Amino acid sequence: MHTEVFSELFPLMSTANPQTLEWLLSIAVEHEYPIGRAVLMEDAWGNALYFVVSGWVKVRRTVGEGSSVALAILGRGDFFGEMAILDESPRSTDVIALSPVKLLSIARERFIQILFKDPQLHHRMLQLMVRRLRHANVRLQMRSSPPAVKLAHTLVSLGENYGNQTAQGKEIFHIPFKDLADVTEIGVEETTKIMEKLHEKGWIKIDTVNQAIFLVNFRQLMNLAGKV
Ligand SMILES: Nc1ncnc2c1ncn2[C@@H]1O[C@@H]2COP(=O)(O)O[C@H]2[C@H]1O
Repeated sequence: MHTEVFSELFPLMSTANPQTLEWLLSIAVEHEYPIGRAVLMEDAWGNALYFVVSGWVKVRRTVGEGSSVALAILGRGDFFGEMAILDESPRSTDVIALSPVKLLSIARERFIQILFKDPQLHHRMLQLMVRRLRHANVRLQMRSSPPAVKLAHTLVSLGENYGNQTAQGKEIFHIPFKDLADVTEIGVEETTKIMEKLHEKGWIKIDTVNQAIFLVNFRQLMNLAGKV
């Protein structure tokens, strides 16, 4: 990967200086995981930061015996694994491949070393971590919203963060309804029902052949999510 691609693809790298980019790329390790594989395990000790080059992962935390909640879906351009390397504690959650994924990892000591050398990178990382905290707060606030509003909010966030603009609307990966339900904190049946309704209204198009969801009427979805 070229340094320009590295800084364009990853918001975390957008303000890093050229030497930082070059050095990080020279030490980055490539990984590929098949669908369903755990990339990180909650409570395990971790010593690397990961970047998502392609595909999707689910951030999942155990709650009580045998059940879990999905906290986020991360995709191309995101990073994860910063928490354990910054506070030197075990991994806070599982991270599971929702599709085949390609990742880059940077060893903890190397990354910490560069944070001290590149204040722009340091600041950018803080900004992105604050953004995650804001999202977590919005999720808490959304808890009391009707299921359709919550689901529209999830779809709009995925579209804003990862959507490819196409003639048919914003295209996102066909996330299994179970995972969509999980991350929205509503039931699978309810999710299926609402997705079908949105499909009937023509606001979304579900393309199972190409594993894609098209957010055809993004404006209406934003309206429903209370974002405009
Ligand atoms: N609420 C969240 N939203 C997005 N990513 C998260 C959230 N909670 C944990 N993560 C990521 O999941 C990772 C699991 O390993 P770490 O605790 O090292 O670092 C964690 C974060 O990068």
